[in-house]
This record gives sequence, C-alpha cells and structure tokens, in this order.
Amino acid sequence: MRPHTNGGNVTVPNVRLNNGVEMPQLGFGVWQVSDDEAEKAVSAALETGYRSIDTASAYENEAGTGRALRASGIARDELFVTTKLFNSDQGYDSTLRAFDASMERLGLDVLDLYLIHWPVPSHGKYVDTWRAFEKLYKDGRVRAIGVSNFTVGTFERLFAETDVKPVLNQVELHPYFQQAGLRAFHQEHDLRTEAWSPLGQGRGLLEDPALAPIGEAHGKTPAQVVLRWHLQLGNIVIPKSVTPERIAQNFDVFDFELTESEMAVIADMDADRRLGPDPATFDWMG
Ligand SMILES: NC(=O)C1=CN([C@@H]2O[C@H](COP(=O)(O)OP(=O)(O)OC[C@H]3O[C@@H](n4cnc5c(N)ncnc54)[C@H](OP(=O)(O)O)[C@@H]3O)[C@@H](O)[C@H]2O)C=CC1
Ligand SMILES: O=C(O)C(=O)[C@@H](O)[C@H](O)C(=O)CO
Repeated sequence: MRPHTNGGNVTVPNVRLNNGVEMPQLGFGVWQVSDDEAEKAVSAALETGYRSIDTASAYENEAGTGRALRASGIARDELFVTTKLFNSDQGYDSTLRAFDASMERLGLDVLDLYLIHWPVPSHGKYVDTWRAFEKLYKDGRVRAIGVSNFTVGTFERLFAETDVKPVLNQVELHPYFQQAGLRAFHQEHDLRTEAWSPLGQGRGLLEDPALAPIGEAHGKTPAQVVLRWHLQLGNIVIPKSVTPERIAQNFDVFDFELTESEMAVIADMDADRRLGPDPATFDWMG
C-alpha cells in the first residue's frame, strides 16, 4: 500500500516487512473495547486517517471492527488489518478453522497480517500452529504471517523446525519496558518489532515527570512524545483509545522530531517494568 495521508498535513510512513509487504508504522489497537464500541472507535480512527487496525479473536470485537471497515467505504487495498489466533485454537486443524471464523467475523477474503497471539510453550503447539500459518500464507489467504509475545527461545525452535520466517513480533514495549535485547534479536533476524501497550496502558507512564518538559519543548503531549520515541526507534505502534480527541492526538506525531538528548532521557526511563503477563509462562486458555 502507499504511505497514506489524512488529507491534511499527516503522512504515515510504511515499513517494509521481510516478505516485501508494506505496513503502516502507526496503527490503531482495540483491546478492551466492546464490539459496539470498537465499531465506533475504528470508524473514528479511519476518519482521522489511520489505515492499520489491530484486533484479535480474543478481543471479541472482530465483527464490530469489520462493520467499521465496510462502512468506511475505504478501498480494501488502502487498509491493513491484523488479527490474532487465540491460545486455545493452537494446533494445525484448529488454526485453519479459527482463521476462517475470524475472516467471517471480519467480513474479509484476504487478511493482511495474522499473528500467533502467545506462544504458550507449556502447550507445545506453536510449531504445528505455525505450519498452518504457512499453509494460509502459501494459499494466499493472508499477505503476511507473524507472531506475538515470542521470546528468543521460542523463536529458536520455530526457526529450526519451520520454513517461512515471521515478519514481525508484537510485544509489550514502552519506556518502562524497552526490550533492548529482544529488539536487537529482531534486527539480527530481519524481523520488525511491533509495540503493544505503547503508551503503557495509560497507567502512570504518561504522568512521568521526565516526559512533560520534552512535550512542552515541542508543543506536544506526553503521549505524543512517547509515540514519537517509538517511531524514531523504528517500532511499529498501535495505540488504543476510545476518546476521539486522543485518537486524533495519537495520529498527530509526524511533524516534530525528538533530539538525541531527548531520546536519551527516555532511554533512561527503562525500569524493566512489565504491565502484562510474562510470555514464558502465560498459558491462559480463555
Ligand atoms: N499482542 C498482545 O498480547 C497485546 C496486544 N495489544 C494491542 O496493543 C494495543 C495498544 O495497547 P493497550 O494495552 O490498549 O494500551 P495503550 O498503551 O495503547 O494505552 C491505552 C490506554 O491509554 C489511554 N490513552 C490513549 N491515548 C491517550 C492519550 N493521548 N493521552 C492519555 N491517555 C491516552 C487510553 O484511554 P481511552 O481509551 O480511555 O482514551 C487507554 O486507557 C491494544 O489495543 C491491542 O491492539 C495490547 C496488549 C497485549
Ligand atoms: O490484549 C492482548 O492482546 C492480550 O493478550 C492481553 O489481553 C493479555 O491476555 C493480558 O494482558 C491478560 O491480562
């Protein structure tokens, strides 16, 4: 897809995935948004100019997301839709069935990006699951396949036992949890890093006293500073909001640049502070 604009002064750059597919660097996430609310929030995001939407079967809002995509009237090739396979659907045949069910709910024929939501190493099924992802990819049902919450250990097994390399890993990443080691591993293996909870779930991070002065220097909010930090690191970001002003604010992050010293101030905020579950042990089956 082309780098997209909002018809105004904002152009969202694309990143090129390792299979050549182009993906917007800024998208919109819908975790903890009800199906009806997702329809409204995704509509507001599309109206603002977002073109990449991140949902998951576990969010139970694929249908509302699909309704908003259709109602927008935006051409399919201008949109980039990601959904995720839930843990309890892992396994070869169950993955193929779960994919069809997600596509039915979304109302799509071809998906842009399908992710294994969590590796659940104790379940021992992510390699079989990936083989089903490879089939969906080779059959042209999905343009790119990737993973979420994978660790170096889970990648090593995946690389050793399967053929198609994931295009990216979607992981928890924000100034309090910067994942430098994992980001370096991704770079070494030509995988993109996608940050989930990029704003730290709005739980304290945005009030950190280090961010306000940086924002004031650029006439931006702490949330915009944090999103700019992600973009300058090269991360793909998918902030969530159900608040129209914040949806617009989070999109307006392409007209300023953080200096090296401002980037260094944010680098110093790293506290190894995870907000979500640890992927090495997370085995929630819903
Ligand atoms: N793969 C995975 O395992 C996971 C993936 N994700 C994905 O990542 C997306 C983003 O992560 P998420 O956990 O939702 O959290 P975010 O880091 O995007 O933060 C969302 C929270 O911040 C608030 N917020 C948003 N923008 C602003 C702003 N400009 N100023 C102040 N507060 C703001 C929102 O409030 P409000 O909505 O009220 O405006 C909401 O409470 C998810 O929606 C999902 O798509 C998330 C978790 C795990
Ligand atoms: O939002 C997601 O994609 C998640 O996987 C989270 O819901 C995760 O399951 C979690 O944070 C549970 O507490």
